[in-house]
Amino acid sequence: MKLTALLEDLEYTCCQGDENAEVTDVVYDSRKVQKGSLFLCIRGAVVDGHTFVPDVVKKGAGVLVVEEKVEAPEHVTVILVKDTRYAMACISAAYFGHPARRLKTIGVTGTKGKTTTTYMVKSILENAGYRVGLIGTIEAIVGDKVIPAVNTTPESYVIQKYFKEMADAGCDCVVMEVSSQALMLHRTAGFEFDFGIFTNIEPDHIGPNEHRDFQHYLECKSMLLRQCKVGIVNRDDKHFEQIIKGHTCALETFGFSEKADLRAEDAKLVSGKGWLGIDYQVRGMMNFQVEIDIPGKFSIYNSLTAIAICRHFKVSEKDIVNALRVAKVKGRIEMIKVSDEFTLMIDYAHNAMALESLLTTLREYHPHRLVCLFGCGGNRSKLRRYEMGETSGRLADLTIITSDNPRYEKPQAIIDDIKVGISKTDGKYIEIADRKEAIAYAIHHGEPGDIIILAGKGHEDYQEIEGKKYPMDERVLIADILAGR
Ligand SMILES: CC(=O)N[C@H]1[C@@H](OP(=O)(O)OP(=O)(O)OC[C@H]2O[C@@H](n3ccc(=O)[nH]c3=O)[C@H](O)[C@@H]2O)O[C@H](CO)[C@@H](O)[C@@H]1O[C@H](C)C(=O)N[C@@H](C)C(=O)N[C@H](CCC(=O)O)C(=O)O
Ligand SMILES: Nc1ncnc2c1ncn2[C@@H]1O[C@H](COP(=O)(O)OP(=O)(O)OP(=O)(O)O)[C@@H](O)[C@H]1O
Repeated sequence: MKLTALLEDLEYTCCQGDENAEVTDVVYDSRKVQKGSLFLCIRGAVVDGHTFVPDVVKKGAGVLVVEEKVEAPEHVTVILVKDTRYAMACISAAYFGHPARRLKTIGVTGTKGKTTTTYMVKSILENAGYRVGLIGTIEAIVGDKVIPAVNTTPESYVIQKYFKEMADAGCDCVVMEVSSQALMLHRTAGFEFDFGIFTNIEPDHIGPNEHRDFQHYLECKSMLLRQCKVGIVNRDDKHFEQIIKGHTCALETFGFSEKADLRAEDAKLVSGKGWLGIDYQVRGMMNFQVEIDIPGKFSIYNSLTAIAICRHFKVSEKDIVNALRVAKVKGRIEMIKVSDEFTLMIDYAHNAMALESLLTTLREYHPHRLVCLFGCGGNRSKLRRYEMGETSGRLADLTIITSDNPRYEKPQAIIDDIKVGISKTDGKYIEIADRKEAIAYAIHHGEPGDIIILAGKGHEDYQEIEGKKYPMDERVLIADILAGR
């Protein structure tokens, strides 16, 4: 491919060499460079890609894309740009033939609800006959292929590669999670989303290598509304005005607010034998009733968001209702039927904020007891242990403290830290270090009307102990327990 074709959407200076050079492939990891590669020098959190220039030149790289002048032999073309991450997005889009132009692209950002919403959208659109690709925290679904995820939003090169594979596999659209990191690091540059969704925002991801403060986090997330044609935003979010500041897209809103274009009204929390759900009326741009077997007020927001998106795909009200009735998201308030007497669910809540929102919403169902089982990861901040302990102690009637990826730490040491948090409350607790035994205890001691939450693992299917990942899927553990194994 000609270099000029790859640079068509970029401002750059050609410092040396030939702008018409032939490029064999586009690479941002020196270990993958071959003869004729275009190598992008990315300044990372760990290492500066510019330091690999001598190495990649030796391997035969023909073009270097850089943010600062570098020493290179005359036959190597050097392209200077302001930001190599942004350049990577544009070059990758051109390299893969602008695959986003062959797809309807839906990007979902927000502190909470991204994963849940993307799966709901996929479920509704597929039920209506669309072929849908997905990119998110759990996995990427590219045609028939499922690829486990490393990041919520992969590097721009990977996004463009997945888009091409999706379009080639006959997908009509892609729904993807867009993290604030991704927006900040231009992973989703190089194309314009057809729809940009903003679920909500609360302080999160603030710290080294993430965002310096809440304002920065909000500004990065809001960038999505300058990278999409239609923005769909939560009208109830208390930061609404700041979120939409500077948007360049057409705007639609959803929420409970009378000002929202698509509204939820007459919301009810409903429950039956061993299950919980929600029921509400959609009003405004559409009018119909929704019933979903996924609990919690936030499920109203997530489903309303999904409806607001799918409205643009001309999905009938009947198809939306039917798809939502059966929608399930792995490890996101996923109910597992073990009894007619009480409700058991698996949820990914693995920090105090998520646990607080989960337990608060489940309290609204007035359970006989709210039982919360969780552990905390080893070799990670102890703060989370104290905070989760305190949250569960305050909001659950019984906490079962157990293990969750102890890594190199002793499970009991982590449990002791969690107890420090719980002891600030008068919450009751028991400790059972072995997670399977802890789950068995929860099931065997379930009382009528209880809601039991297995928190923290969600979709994960392993337990990390002393540097090794051991298979451990809570669905399998539950089946084994029920079968007496
Ligand atoms: C801070 C950050 O964004 N890190 C990501 C990034 O690493 P980095 O750019 O810092 O890479 P680096 O290791 O310093 O290397 C710099 C450059 O040198 C290259 N290199 C490196 C070594 C070498 O021998 N040769 C070489 O050429 C690298 O390929 C890279 O291009 O590029 C890596 C590969 O593309 C990512 O896996 C990695 O994400 C890590 C795993 C991560 O956890 N990132 C977090 C902050 C993140 O992105 N989180 C968000 C938010 C989640 C949420 O909202 O819930 C997400 O989207 O996942
Ligand atoms: N709209 C929402 N508002 C508040 N909490 C939510 C919402 N949706 C889901 N949750 C809670 O947060 C947890 C994470 O939800 P989800 O994975 O959909 O969000 P996410 O934005 O992808 O988050 P993360 O980036 O942490 O994976 C759920 O298991 C649930 O407990």
